[in-house]
Amino acid sequence: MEDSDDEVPDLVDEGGAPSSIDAQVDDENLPKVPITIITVTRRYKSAGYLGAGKSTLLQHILTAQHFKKIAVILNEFGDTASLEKPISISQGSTQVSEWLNLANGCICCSVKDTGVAALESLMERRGAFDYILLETTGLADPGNIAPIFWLDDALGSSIYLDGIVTMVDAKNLLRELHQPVGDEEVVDEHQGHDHTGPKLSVAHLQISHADVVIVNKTDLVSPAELVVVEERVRSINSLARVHKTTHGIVPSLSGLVLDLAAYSSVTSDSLDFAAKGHSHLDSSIGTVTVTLPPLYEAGLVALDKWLRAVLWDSRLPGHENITGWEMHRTKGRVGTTDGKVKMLQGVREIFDLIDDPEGDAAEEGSRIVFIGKHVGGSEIVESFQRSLDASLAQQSS
Ligand SMILES: Nc1nc2c(ncn2[C@@H]2O[C@H](COP(=O)(O)OP(=O)(O)OP(=O)(O)O)[C@@H](O)[C@H]2O)c(=O)[nH]1
Repeated sequence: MEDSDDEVPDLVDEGGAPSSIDAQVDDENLPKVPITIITVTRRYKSAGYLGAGKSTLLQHILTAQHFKKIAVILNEFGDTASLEKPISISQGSTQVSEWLNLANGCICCSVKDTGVAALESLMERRGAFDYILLETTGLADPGNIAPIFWLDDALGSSIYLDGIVTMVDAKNLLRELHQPVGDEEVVDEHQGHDHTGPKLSVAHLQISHADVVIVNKTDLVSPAELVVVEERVRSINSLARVHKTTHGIVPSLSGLVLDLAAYSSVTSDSLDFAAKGHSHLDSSIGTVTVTLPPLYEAGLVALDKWLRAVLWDSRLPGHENITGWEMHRTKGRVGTTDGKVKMLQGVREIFDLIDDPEGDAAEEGSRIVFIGKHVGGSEIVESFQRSLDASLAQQSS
């Protein structure tokens, strides 16, 4: 994006009189605020490509009349051109955050480092906004950010993760997925994970964790090229909703950027879609669906134990020779023999099995979708079945 005054959002209230966002809301019973994390795949470093269009999308959100009060946290000082220039301020050599009301009701914040500090300071102004958008840097691994909202008591009590949106560049995605090992933007180590086998690019990580993938710059590729890009995205993550845009213009923010409910519900439709859609175009990462019988109590215990082995220990019971497990996203609906349904939600090693009061096990099958590295379908099914059989045999002996 060219840096021009014309593109600066219409900022109001640049200090001086206290603004509405300064109002402290002293009400501990306020509902939790949803947050969407926006990531963008990074341009191929040596080719000097332009970005995928994150600033263009944010510009749209910050200036469109959508009648929502969104707090937008920008995470790259000075990197998203015109949006940040008016609000970046320094004290000595340190850049600090600044909050501004925008003309369309949004508020905007820019911070230098991690978004967590910004979120904490944002929540002091709770009540002035009803949604948070957190933009992450191009190198961010969303799998490190998402669990914070489950694990951090302070943030988790006031904010809930609504979903992760990844924007990709239709023109450059395939190259980004093939960045050679040794390129500085290839993730070859992140803590606590075994990285044997094919290395993942940052783009792989960002797509595999996404609940929505926005394929932007569709005007720069042919229809045939676009089909290939879309198939590739779906082969990495069959659960995500994929939407194609030009200049980041989404037809509606709701369902594509906001109100995703990706962590609070698991729909049968999304699991069915994932089960149909997985191809194996990508050798390093993919989606696998496991179907299960309705489970007795002992089966649920076995499922929990098995998930701990797979997600916590990166170990597939019964297939200990397979290493390099790295689960990124887990979702499922699990029926029980008494007719109830539990929803399974997981990101990396964190997972939760919660009741779905609306669910009816008699009307739907049980299935779990895994997205991750080294995910092999038959071994997973066999491993879980073996764990289930062992627990049932133990119970009846
Ligand atoms: N042809 C075309 N150009 C686009 C589209 N979306 C954005 N652009 C242009 O691509 C360039 C980069 O867009 P940005 O929105 O700045 O991308 P970004 O992801 O924020 O990039 P960084 O700021 O480097 O992180 C700008 O010149 C945009 O005008 C699109 O759909 N089609």
